[in-house]
Amino acid sequence: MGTTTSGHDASAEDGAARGSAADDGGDTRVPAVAARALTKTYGTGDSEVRALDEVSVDFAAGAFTAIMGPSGSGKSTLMHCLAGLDTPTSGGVRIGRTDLARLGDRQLTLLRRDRIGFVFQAFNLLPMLTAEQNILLPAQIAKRPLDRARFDRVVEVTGLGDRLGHLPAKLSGGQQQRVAVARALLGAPEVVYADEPTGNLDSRSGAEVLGFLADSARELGQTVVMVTHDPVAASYADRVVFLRDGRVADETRAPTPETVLDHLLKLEG
Ligand SMILES: Nc1ncnc2c1ncn2[C@@H]1O[C@H](COP(=O)(O)OP(=O)(O)OP(=O)(O)O)[C@@H](O)[C@H]1O
Repeated sequence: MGTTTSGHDASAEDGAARGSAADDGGDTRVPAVAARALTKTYGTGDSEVRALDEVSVDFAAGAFTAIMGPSGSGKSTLMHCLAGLDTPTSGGVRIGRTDLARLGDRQLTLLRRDRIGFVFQAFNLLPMLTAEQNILLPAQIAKRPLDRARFDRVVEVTGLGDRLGHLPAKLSGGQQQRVAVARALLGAPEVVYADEPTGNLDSRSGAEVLGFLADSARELGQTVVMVTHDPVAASYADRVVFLRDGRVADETRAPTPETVLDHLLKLEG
């Protein structure tokens, strides 16, 4: 064990947050992420909203999964709970073998920093830093030594080789989002959560970004969980999980835009 913590300036607390994942040793039988009877309610009494209602779902290591569902079905709440950004009312989430409910605030912060990558609709790049500096920034903040081979591979997969010296303002939207994805992939996180990653992109740039999210799962073994409203975006995933009224209502594998649309229509009809 301990392979994922090597070279990291780990405190005892940090070790507690990371250690159990290192025990997995690539064991694909342990899902990268698992939710069990996850329930989240807002408000009380008559005004109670059950955003998630006993959701149990696994996300296999190395798979690219899309989460879809009508507006208000609980997609964002699920992703926030899966990432330790929100606390469930009951039920639990594991990342690898780590039960998030057992972590304190600092351990959760370290878990999000060291074991999860995030990609949002907004690219969130620092405008005064080059593409390369933006990609490297989180690792520098975490004082992680640069894994040059990983950096080169991520740059290759994302096709950013000739753009590394450019400022974000000199990049297209698609290229900026590719920088954001490269930044999320660099630390080889156990899971990348992507929340509407193509929401700000034209369809060609969106296709580019989705293509390499899919490549990162297939070629780098990266676990990716993406929330999207777009059946075309979801068709890049290996599997689509559909939510309705805070519950897992359906799922499909090897999706095409047509099969995703069929499932959505059934869900709403
Ligand atoms: N902070 C909050 N306070 C009260 N209700 C909330 C809060 N956050 C979410 N909800 C409610 O929980 C339910 C699920 O919301 P959520 O944002 O997870 O859905 P969603 O599927 O992501 O929706 P959308 O596709 O519109 O982004 C909705 O009924 C929403 O109004």
